Amino acid sequence: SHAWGYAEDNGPERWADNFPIANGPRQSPIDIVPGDSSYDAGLKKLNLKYDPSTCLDILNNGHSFQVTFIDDNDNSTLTDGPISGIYRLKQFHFHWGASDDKGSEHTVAGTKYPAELHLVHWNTKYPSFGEAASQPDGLAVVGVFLQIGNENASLQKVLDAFDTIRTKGKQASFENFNPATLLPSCLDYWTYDGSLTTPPLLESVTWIVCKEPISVSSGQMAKFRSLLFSAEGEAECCMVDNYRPPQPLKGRAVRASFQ
Ligand SMILES: NS(=O)(=O)c1c(F)cccc1F
Ligand SMILES: [Zn+2]
Repeated sequence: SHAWGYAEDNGPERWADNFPIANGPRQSPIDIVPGDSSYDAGLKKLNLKYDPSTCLDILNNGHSFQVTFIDDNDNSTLTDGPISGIYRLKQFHFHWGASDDKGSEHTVAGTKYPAELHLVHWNTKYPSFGEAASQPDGLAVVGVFLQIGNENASLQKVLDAFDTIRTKGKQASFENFNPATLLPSCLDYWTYDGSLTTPPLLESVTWIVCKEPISVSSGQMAKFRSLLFSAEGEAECCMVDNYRPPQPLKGRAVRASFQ
């Protein structure tokens, strides 16, 4: 089977073996060069409306951990911004490093952040997330950088659930969490056409990367690193460096919602 991961023998440099789209024209993440982005006055403000009662559970999927939402109604949605129509929140997850000097997927003029949050939404013009994920306008992912600073109380609620999902495949109920509490105060963003940053690397994502990071303390980053890639009973392998490096821009435009 594919068994992709982030190690030397199954990591990002090997993904093209089983997923040739890895070398496609609209791959993610990218290095965002603010000076090369173009301000687009036609871009709307992001409209994120999340209902905490749609929060369902938290899962260690062996690549990251994700908090999954009930998406059979329009209670938690993304509208406006660079997209048209209604996109429903499906899940959020993170990518992070083994140390505070790396971990984000997108970079800003070469700067790496210690972690990056992804809020994954799918276009309701399609019947399901799975269907949408194979369409060029199927998904919209909001990316938020984490930078070392004050402890983040909202994030701590998520980290407090880690003891229940330490190993691959573990899932626990996680309810009444409002992901809006993880957003920065300023929602200025860059946007470009890209892909999933993990296999199957589908080129179906409108990326929306917030300019302003949120805070995370060094101790909280250590908690991220207490999760395991490995399943219970397997040799323990710390879940760290689960990020894909920036990919070639291949002529794509990066637009800014701000001047
Ligand atoms: N990293 S990412 O946000 O592109 C992403 C998705 F959108 C969907 C599934 C997995 C995943 F990793
Ligand atoms: Zn991601």
